Amino acid sequence: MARHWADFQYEIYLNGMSGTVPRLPTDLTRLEGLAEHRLGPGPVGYVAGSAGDGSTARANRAALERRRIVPRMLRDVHERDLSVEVLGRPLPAPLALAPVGVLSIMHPDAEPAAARAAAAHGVPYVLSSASSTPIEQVAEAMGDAERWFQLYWSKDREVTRSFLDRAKAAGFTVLVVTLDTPMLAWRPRDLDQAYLPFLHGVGTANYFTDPAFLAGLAKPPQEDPNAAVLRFLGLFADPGKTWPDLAFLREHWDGPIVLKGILHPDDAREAADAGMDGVVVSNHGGRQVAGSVAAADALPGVARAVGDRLAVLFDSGVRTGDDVVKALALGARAVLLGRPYVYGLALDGQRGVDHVIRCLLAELDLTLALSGHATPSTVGTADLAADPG
Ligand SMILES: Cc1cc2nc3c(=O)[nH]c(=O)nc-3n(C[C@H](O)[C@H](O)[C@H](O)COP(=O)(O)O)c2cc1C
Ligand SMILES: CCCCC(=O)C(=O)O
Repeated sequence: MARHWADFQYEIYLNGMSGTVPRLPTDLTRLEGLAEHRLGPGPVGYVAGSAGDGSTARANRAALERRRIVPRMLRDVHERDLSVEVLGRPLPAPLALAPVGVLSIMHPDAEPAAARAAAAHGVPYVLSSASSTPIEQVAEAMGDAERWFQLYWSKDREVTRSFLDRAKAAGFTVLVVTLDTPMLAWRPRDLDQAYLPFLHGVGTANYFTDPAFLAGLAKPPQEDPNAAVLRFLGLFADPGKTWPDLAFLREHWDGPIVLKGILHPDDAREAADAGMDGVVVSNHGGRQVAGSVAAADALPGVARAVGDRLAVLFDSGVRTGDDVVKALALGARAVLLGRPYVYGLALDGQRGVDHVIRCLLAELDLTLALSGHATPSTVGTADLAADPG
């Protein structure tokens, strides 16, 4: 019998008979509560928190929960294959790990641990520019796995160029450009605790080791950390960028470019017209625009507008296997998983991320099969009950 992701289920039961139960819950929505107890209020507030009163983050979950799958019976789902092609690359499942910066506030093994866990399953890991480990070191941890790099598009052209060169040299092939964070939003949970990781020297490793960044400092970061952090905060992103600026990135990156943070169909069309290869429909997990449309509600419009021209990816609110099925039905080719793997890392390092990936893919495999699908490619709008609105 072919191995399926769902087999993890029996592994858990069989291990249980010899006295070994999973170290973490298999319902991934429970991880946040556990991480809350494990971590200090600053770090967990930073990860769990969002913009404004949190309504966008809640809306992301509500938009997925509101949609319901209508399972079909007597379809042959004995042999299943979760693999999909995204940006010309074969992926073992419609899943990648979302770029999340500053992971050392969660666990000392930080980004390399998450990257290794993803690489072990062939799941792409999207490395954040705001990582707490330099690009080159994370690349080393990834073996020959597929490498995607997320760019915060700096105000300083030389820093941007240097990041692109470093990522290319380290073997990254897909560039994910995050557009929804030209500045940090109003995040009350962090403001009330006056907690920002960058002020604690976290999330700046790529900048503090970058020749173009260092060239703009009077003294090295070790000698004057405050000046270095201020330079980082002043240039990590650029609220002045507009669509024509994308030509610079197209010129300096050979592989696929994906724009992250697209919610409007017209922006998706602009992306296609600008020669981009994909979009991530995302509201940054509700961390940027308080009151923004839920990402899942924006997904069908974007998919209709550009689904035949661009790879449409999705994040913001994915917690379970059925969320992935719903995202596929709403027009996504694959999803990015955010907070759950970060909590897995916080609770058990690389093993925790491995657990999260295995649980999510097992649940996805089972939900697809029990809904009548042997592959993600047969999922469509007809699999969802009419949206009650
Ligand atoms: C702590 C934290 C840090 C993040 N850092 C980045 C980042 O550096 N770059 C980026 O593009 N997105 C970043 N994101 C957003 C994620 O890539 C993703 O869009 C979001 O987590 C999806 O929402 P969800 O986790 O609620 O599913 C971050 C999210 C969190 C929670
Ligand atoms: C400079 C911002 C990087 C982290 C980030 O994207 C987030 O906190 O959401």
